[in-house]
Amino acid sequence: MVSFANAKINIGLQVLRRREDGYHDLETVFYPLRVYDVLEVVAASETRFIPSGLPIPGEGNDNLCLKAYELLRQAHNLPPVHIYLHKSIPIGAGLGGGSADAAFLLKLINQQFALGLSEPELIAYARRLGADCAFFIRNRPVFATGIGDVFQDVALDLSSYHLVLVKPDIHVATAEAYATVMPNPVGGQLQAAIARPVSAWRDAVVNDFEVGIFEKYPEIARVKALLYEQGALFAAMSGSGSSVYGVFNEQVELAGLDPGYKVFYIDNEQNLRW
Ligand SMILES: C[C@](O)(CO)[C@H](O)COP(=O)(O)OP(=O)(O)OC[C@H]1O[C@@H](n2ccc(N)nc2=O)[C@H](O)[C@@H]1O
Ligand SMILES: Nc1ncnc2c1ncn2[C@@H]1O[C@H](COP(=O)(O)OP(=O)(O)OP(=O)(O)O)[C@@H](O)[C@H]1O
Repeated sequence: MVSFANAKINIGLQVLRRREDGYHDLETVFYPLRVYDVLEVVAASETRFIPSGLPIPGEGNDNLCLKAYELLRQAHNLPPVHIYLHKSIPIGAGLGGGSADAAFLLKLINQQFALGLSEPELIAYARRLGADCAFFIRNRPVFATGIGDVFQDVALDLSSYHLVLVKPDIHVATAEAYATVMPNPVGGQLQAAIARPVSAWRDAVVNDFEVGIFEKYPEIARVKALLYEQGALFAAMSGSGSSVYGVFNEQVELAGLDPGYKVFYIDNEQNLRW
C-alpha cells in the first residue's frame, strides 16, 4: 500500500512561553501543502528502512518512520516490514516533512494491517513522535495551541490562489530556532487576523521566528522581500524556516533567486510544478 505524506506551512506563529519541559507553548495556523513524500510498507522477513530521493541527514535507524512503526509494533502484532520512503519535502525547512512521514506511516499501517485505531488513538501515538506530528493525522487547516498539538478547525481555503514555496539552500534545525526566539505571552491575535482577507495579512499575521532567523540568515529575509516585490499578497517564513512561501492572485515565475534554491509552484488548479 502506498501513501502520500504532504507538507504543511505555518500561517503566523506566536511563541508564548517556554515550559518546564523545555518545549514552548505557541499559537499557529497549520495549513496542508501539496508537496509530497511517498511511503510504502511491505511485509518482509526482517524490518528495513529504504530511503530514496532527497538525502536525509542522520542515521537511517533514527528515522521517524522506523520510530512510528516501532510504536505500533510494540502494541500490536505487526510483522517485520520494509518501509520505502521517497523524500521530496525539503528538510530543515519548517515544512514538517519528518513529522508528516511519521504520521502518515501510522495511518498507513493502521489501514494496511487493519488495526482499527481511531483518530484520537492515532493522535495519541503521533504526539509521542513530535509536536508537529498530531496535525498530520487530521491534516486539515487548524488553529493550533499547546505545543502545536491542540486543534480547532479553521475555515481557511487558499485553493483559489497561486502558492509559491522557496527553499533556500539553508538548513534550520528546529531546536536552534527555538533557542533564538523571544517568547511573548500576549497571544490571541492570530485567529482574528487569519479571518481577514489575505491582502490584509501582511501587517497582521506574524511569525515570531522570523526576527532571530532573519538576523542569522539575511538571505531568508531577502527571499521574503523578493516575493512581495514580485506581487505576493502575503509572504512569510514557514515555522522555524528556512522555507518561505508567498500567496499570489496571479500565476508568477519568480526571477532573481539564487539558482541553488528550490522553488515549488502550486497553481489555483492544484497543479504542482518545481
Ligand atoms: C516549528 C514547528 O514546526 C512549528 O509548527 C514546530 O513547533 C516544530 O515541531 P517538531 O519539529 O515536531 O518538534 P519536535 O520534534 O517535537 O521537537 C524538536 C525540538 O523543538 C523544540 N520545540 C518544539 C515544539 C515546541 N512547541 N516547542 C519547542 O521548544 C524543542 O527544543 C524540541 O526538542
Ligand atoms: N522521515 C524523515 N524526513 C526528514 N527528516 C527526518 C526524518 N526522520 C528523521 N528526520 C530528522 O529530522 C530532521 C528534520 O526534520 P523535518 O524535515 O521534520 O524538519 P523541518 O524541516 O525543520 O520541519 P519542522 O521544523 O516543521 O518539523 C532531519 O535533519 C533528520 O535528521
